[in-house]
Amino acid sequence: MEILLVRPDRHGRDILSVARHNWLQTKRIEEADNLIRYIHNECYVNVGRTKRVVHVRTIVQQYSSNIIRKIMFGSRYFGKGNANGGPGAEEIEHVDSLLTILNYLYAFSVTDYFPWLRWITDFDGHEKIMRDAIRTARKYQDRLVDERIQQRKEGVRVIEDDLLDVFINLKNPRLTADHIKAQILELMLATFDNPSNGIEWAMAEMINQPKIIEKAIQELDYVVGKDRLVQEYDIPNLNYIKACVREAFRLHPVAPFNLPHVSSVDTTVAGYFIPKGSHVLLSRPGLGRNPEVWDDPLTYNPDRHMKSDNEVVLTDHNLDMLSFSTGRRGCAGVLLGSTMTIMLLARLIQGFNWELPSNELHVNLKENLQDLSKAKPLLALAKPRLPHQLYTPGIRASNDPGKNKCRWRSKERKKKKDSKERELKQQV
Ligand code: HEM
Repeated sequence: MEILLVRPDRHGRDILSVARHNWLQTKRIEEADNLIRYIHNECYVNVGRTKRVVHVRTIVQQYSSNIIRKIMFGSRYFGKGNANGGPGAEEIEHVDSLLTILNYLYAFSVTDYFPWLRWITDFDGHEKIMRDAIRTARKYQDRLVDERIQQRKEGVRVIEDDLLDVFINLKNPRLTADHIKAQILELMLATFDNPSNGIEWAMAEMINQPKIIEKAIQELDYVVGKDRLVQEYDIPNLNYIKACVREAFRLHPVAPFNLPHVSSVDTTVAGYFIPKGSHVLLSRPGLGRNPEVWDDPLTYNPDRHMKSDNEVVLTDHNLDMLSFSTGRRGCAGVLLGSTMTIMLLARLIQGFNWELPSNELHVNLKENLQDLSKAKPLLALAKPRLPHQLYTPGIRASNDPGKNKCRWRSKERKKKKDSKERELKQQV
């Protein structure tokens, strides 16, 4: 991370700058469009649209991994993909390997504390599992890095169109192929679990409390309406949607502890002396569910974040909850992480009515005690709630401000094309 995430406070450049974030917007939107198109296709049976049971976990995980693959490599798919917008076999294997790596990254391993045991045996078997999973993920990713480096060397590719191009072009510091591959794997992991885990939980909690869904829909209908899709420029006006995401991060963090840190000096925090060299682990539920800070901490209640007139944000630098953490080692992808997570929930809620499958009375909110994910993947009935044409790529409603941009661009393109044709005719 150190080399790649050259933040202003370190190496003076920032791979995840606001300018780059804006530059990558089209790719993110393509994935947000793909998300609802895919669910919509699932709901389309014979000639009509109907309610269909959706495996929410798969959908949110694929959305998160699609986004990072798209902004990193320019494509959602490693292979041929899937005509209906869903994952192909390669993407399923890739996501499975990321999940395994993340599980074991956070797992307690005896050899982390007694490293000499590694010379005797892979004590708890974690090392082999990790190596296998990393090999699988890299089997797909590394090939693309090698190919791209070659294309740029040969001059076959000169444009900068995705983050891989940016990495290869970095000059200070210049990255080797091995560095790029390692950094890409870390970014894949960093982007993947928080948005998907947070939104699966948010959906589960919201389906159990339909009033919360109603309120979220009201906000979306008021801010966006029903004849265009919610876009990233709507985010500042979607405080309730953001409160729903923030509440999911508070109550359902992605793992029991933050990534381990080591204290570099003797220090005292809240009256506790922490000697230099200590492993410091922050308990995420300990913070987010602390009854001294939060009223009724185990209840999912987005309104608790709506108290002031301020815009709701997902960060919490006071560490009353741990979403992106804070300080020098805090999350380097706050803007991308916030944008993709908010858009995920906003699109799901705007695009579909959600209910429980008929054989269930309420969503079972039991958590997996190891990683705090939902113990059982969320299954829910989705029914499209917007006009049919909005789910189809390329067709946008007449009052979508984005559409005028496209129209303006296509007019410009047509003008250029016409004048080129005129020139050609004159030459003939
Ligand atoms: C909702 C989404 C996300 C959440 C909630 C989140 C949260 C976090 C947290 C809690 C940490 C650990 C901070 C610490 O140890 O103190 C972290 C680290 C990090 N995150 Fe994120 N993250 C998200 C998305 C992303 C994305 C999209 C990226 C980049 C593409 C990213 C890149 C990183 C990096 C590079 C670090 C390590 C920073 C360092 O150690 O210097 N994260 N994130």
